[in-house]
Amino acid sequence: MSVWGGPGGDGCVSFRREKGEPMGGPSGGSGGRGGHVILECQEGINTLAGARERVHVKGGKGENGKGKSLDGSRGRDITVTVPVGTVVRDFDGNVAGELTTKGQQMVVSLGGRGGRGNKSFKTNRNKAPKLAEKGGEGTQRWIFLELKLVGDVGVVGMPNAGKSTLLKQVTNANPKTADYPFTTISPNLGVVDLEDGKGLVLVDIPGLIEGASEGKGMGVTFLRHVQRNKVLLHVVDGSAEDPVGNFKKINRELESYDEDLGKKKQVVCVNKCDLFPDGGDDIIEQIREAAGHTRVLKISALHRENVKELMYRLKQFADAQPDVILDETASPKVRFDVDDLTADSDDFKVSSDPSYPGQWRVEGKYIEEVARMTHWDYPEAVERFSRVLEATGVAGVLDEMGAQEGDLIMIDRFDFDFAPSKTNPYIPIELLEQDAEILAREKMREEKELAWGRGESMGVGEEGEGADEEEEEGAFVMYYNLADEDDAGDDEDWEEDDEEMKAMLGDWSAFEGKGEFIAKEGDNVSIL
Ligand SMILES: Nc1nc2c(ncn2[C@@H]2O[C@H](COP(=O)(O)OP(=O)(O)OP(=O)(O)O)[C@@H](O)[C@H]2O)c(=O)[nH]1
Ligand SMILES: [Mg+2]
Repeated sequence: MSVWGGPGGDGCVSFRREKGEPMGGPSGGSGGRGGHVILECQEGINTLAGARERVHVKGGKGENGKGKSLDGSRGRDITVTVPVGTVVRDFDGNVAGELTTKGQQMVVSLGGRGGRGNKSFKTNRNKAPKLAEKGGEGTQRWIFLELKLVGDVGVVGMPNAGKSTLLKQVTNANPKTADYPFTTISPNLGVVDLEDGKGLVLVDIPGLIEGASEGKGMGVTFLRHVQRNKVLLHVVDGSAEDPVGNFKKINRELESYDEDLGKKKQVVCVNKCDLFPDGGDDIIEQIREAAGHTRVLKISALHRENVKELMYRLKQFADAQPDVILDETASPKVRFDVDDLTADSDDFKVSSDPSYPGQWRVEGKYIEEVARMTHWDYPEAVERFSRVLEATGVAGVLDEMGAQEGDLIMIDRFDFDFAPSKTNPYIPIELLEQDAEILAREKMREEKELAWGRGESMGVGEEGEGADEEEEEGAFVMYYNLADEDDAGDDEDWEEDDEEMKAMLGDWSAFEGKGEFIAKEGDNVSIL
């Protein structure tokens, strides 16, 4: 299933303009976060069929930020319901986790972060920032869902031993049974209703043969279903040529598939005793010896002989065993709920291919995400990006590795001309700290939002921003929002002041298109 977090809304650049207060501060709100894709565990579903119908699942887009310090609302989260026992893996098969209880959720793809509006970029040095970020892209990935049936008892044994017959006799399930091997081709789940109330859940899987753990027969693909069971019920066909040998073979297969599975406690039943009414004691004895325990019972599944007795004992024994937590799912290898911007900013790699001199590729989650969120139409944003390159050390490393002015630098899908750090007019050290602070604040806001319910517009404003803010001297007035002009264009008196404003700001027509920002030859562009 391809899951795709919704894109975050763009941040907005606007400045407060009110009657009698022409010199307002920056008031561009931040874009809302894109919607997540979430898996939710629900009881009453037994297959992944519902989830499998959906190949592409995409979260909603976050709303763009607006003027008047209005933040955009969050994009809609999309929830996909899955059955209890769903294991989630990434494309490479690494486990991300398992959903085991009703209502449990797992975020499998994060929506993109909302771009910050210009009010977020206000610093003492720059009280009228003319930049905003684009919304981040949601993460897109393929995930694989796999169902591990959750039962108390896993039924194992050779093909044709009578496993499904037993399940049919004692539970509400009605699996196919027949006198040939591999009658069962997919796992069956049945509940045994015992008089004392709580049922016992049996999982019947296709029969195993020698070499099953290496892929022979068809049982091995189903062994994962019984890994979680507390107890195994090992069904041996007592009428077979070599019941004890079969018993040992199956145990060897279990062991070589998974060590823990080999060690799992078993109850053994020697089936088809109607075919050897007076015999079988020596088989029982030998199996007890081979197994090293005495939980071995003679039954006839077909004639329900000793079957009730077996179920009671099984239940008692299973109840006494602890729940099984699989190692694999207890310590997931991958996490899907981690944001690129929370990645370590120092973690990047610069590489070059000798056959393409003068070209450099910079890879790193953090720097790539910053590049994607940079609004290249705003010169201040471009400048800021070059400062991020300095602050993260990328520019330094490029310099050390011998990158020359004018070399091509590639980050994600963006290309830049390299302008060595020395020529950069200033390197604000506090830049990353400031970023970290803003991110921490956003994280708090997000947590609050999650706690209050998903997908709602919270309209949370920045502290200290808003109408009661002091007027700032030197800040100039303009309203301009590339991302979402209509939304925020309701500030008063704008029309009349239009010409005046343009005169004040100079020629800003270069910013007006929504297309790419293209630097001309001779432009003063750092790094870009
Ligand atoms: N006589 C006798 N036959 C039995 C007994 N239990 C099962 N059988 C027969 O054995 C055959 C195989 O039974 P199944 O329940 O399909 O065996 P299975 O272990 O589920 O086999 P696979 O699904 O192929 O692994 C059927 O023909 C059953 O009727 C029993 O107690 N006595
Ligand atoms: Mg069967």
